[in-house]
Amino acid sequence: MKSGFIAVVGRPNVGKSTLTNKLVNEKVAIVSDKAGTTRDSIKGILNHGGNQYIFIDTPGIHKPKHLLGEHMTNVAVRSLKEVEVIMFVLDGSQEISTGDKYVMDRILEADKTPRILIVNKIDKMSDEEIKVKKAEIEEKLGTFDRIVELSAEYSIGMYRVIEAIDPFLEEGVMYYPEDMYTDMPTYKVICEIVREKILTRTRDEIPHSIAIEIINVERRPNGKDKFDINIYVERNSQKGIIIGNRGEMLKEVGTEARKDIEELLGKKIYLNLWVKVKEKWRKKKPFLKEMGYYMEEE
Ligand SMILES: Nc1nc2c(ncn2[C@@H]2O[C@H](COP(=O)(O)OP(=O)(O)OP(=O)(O)O)[C@@H](O)[C@H]2O)c(=O)[nH]1
Repeated sequence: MKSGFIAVVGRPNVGKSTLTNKLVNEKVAIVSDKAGTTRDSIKGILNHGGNQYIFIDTPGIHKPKHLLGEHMTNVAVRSLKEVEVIMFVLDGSQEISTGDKYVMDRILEADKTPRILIVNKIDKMSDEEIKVKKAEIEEKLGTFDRIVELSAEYSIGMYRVIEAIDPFLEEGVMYYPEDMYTDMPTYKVICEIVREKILTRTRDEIPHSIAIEIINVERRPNGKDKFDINIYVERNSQKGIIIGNRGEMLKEVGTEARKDIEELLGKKIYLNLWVKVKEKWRKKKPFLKEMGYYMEEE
């Protein structure tokens, strides 16, 4: 068998998580239309044709404005050094930008690792535009071992990704058991479910200002387990928005999140959500550490 680790990198919002989920056929990473949705590296595991492909979905690489952003970019850049193949994802419907060049420079630092360029979102492009884009890529960014155009959202051209990776995988071992499709611990998946429900309902700074923490789980062998979860925001005004008019928004978030968590755990639960203000938490090392958004070497 062949196996290997494949980093999925690119600017924020280009569709890295959508692509990873589609490749693995499971929802391993939350997706939203807000840049900066993914904050940590997440492994999505695919067993196919006797091979094991371990995709590492990473946070969008960007010029950081605070410690959290620094951590996110560090996580992505670090992953480049730990893989057999790098997949650089672009939003084909947008101009190639200095942000993309910044990502390319980081990839070039990984030296000889094979690189595949993914032109995503071709559902928004004409055939002519795709042709022009592919020519422009090598001119503006440099050379790639393969260029693959696809639409992750609409599952167009997904098989080409596997075809492009296969020549670069080496004989190896099965790193993960066959029934495992992510390495994310359940408590983290639960937090991400809650975060996703808020991201889809908010805009501007709020999606970036949210952190989620499970503060208590009460196990009840003869009844429903009770989960208490904190939603941290940076300002009082944000707290008001998340709670909503007469608590409407928090209620909606709670109902939707509870349903997804129940499906994940295969049992009914009670879910209590609490909104707390932690001023400027994205710039505070101890809090970031507590939330798992900071590593010792950073
Ligand atoms: N039209 C179109 N939209 C897509 C496609 N793939 C992803 N999207 C949308 O693009 C947005 C961003 O997708 P994500 O998968 O969260 O992007 P990401 O690169 O992981 O984003 P970050 O976590 O910010 O780095 C979402 O609204 C997706 O639905 C595609 O093939 N076509």
